[in-house]
Amino acid sequence: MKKLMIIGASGHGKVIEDIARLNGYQKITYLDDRWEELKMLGMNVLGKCSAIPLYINEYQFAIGIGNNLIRKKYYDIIHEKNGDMPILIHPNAVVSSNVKLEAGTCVMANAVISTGCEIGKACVINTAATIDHECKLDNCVHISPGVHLAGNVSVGELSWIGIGSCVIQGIVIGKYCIVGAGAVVIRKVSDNTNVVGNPAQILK
Ligand SMILES: CC(=O)SCCNC(=O)CCNC(=O)[C@H](O)C(C)(C)COP(=O)(O)OP(=O)(O)OC[C@H]1O[C@@H](n2cnc3c(N)ncnc32)[C@H](O)[C@@H]1OP(=O)(O)O
Repeated sequence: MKKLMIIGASGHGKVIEDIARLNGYQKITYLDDRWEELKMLGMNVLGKCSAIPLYINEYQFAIGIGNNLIRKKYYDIIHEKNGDMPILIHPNAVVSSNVKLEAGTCVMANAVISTGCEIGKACVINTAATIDHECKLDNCVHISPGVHLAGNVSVGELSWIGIGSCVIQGIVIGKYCIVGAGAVVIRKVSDNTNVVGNPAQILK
């Protein structure tokens, strides 16, 4: 039986549960630091996130947390204990056959990932985002719903590309960046920089 433990039982975790069911997982449970409250509400939460080691051999793991830094924290804990983090892809996503995806990455419904892309570990490619040819995403990147990355865009680790934004071809977005909702990125974004607007400008 395919068994999945989802870390984090909020909205993002529930979306992952849906995808896991569509991928044939029969037993899906959660760990969440608010476990007592969530259990009272009827959710199948077995304990706090600190209980990960208890389940490391019995379950595969997915991290249902949109925040990049917190997702990375749990990725590192599970990885260090040799836990298994599958790549989860919604059956209605379109992923080219030569895309490279790494452990713990989740691709939501109606996302499109085009030929030659390389997507790192524990990334989120959220609902209806499109990532065109030969983009490179480093670890723990979150591409929010409805984002469009044109061809040959690269995104550094732990960067968050906000809902509905778009990035023209060949742009480099550094590490630890935030691209605000609806932004249109037409120039390089340096590490540790937040940008918003059309054309995207540095948020001071
Ligand atoms: C399934 C899911 O739910 S996935 C989640 C999807 N969610 C997102 O993508 C959210 C992306 N987040 C944003 O766009 C946020 O507004 C951020 C991160 C860019 C900025 O957030 P904060 O740091 O809290 O900024 P704050 O709200 O204080 O705004 C600061 C200034 O920037 C402006 N600003 C903030 N966001 C934007 C934006 N997206 N576009 C243009 N201007 C913006 C504000 O109007 C404000 O301007 P002012 O100082 O002239 O009043």
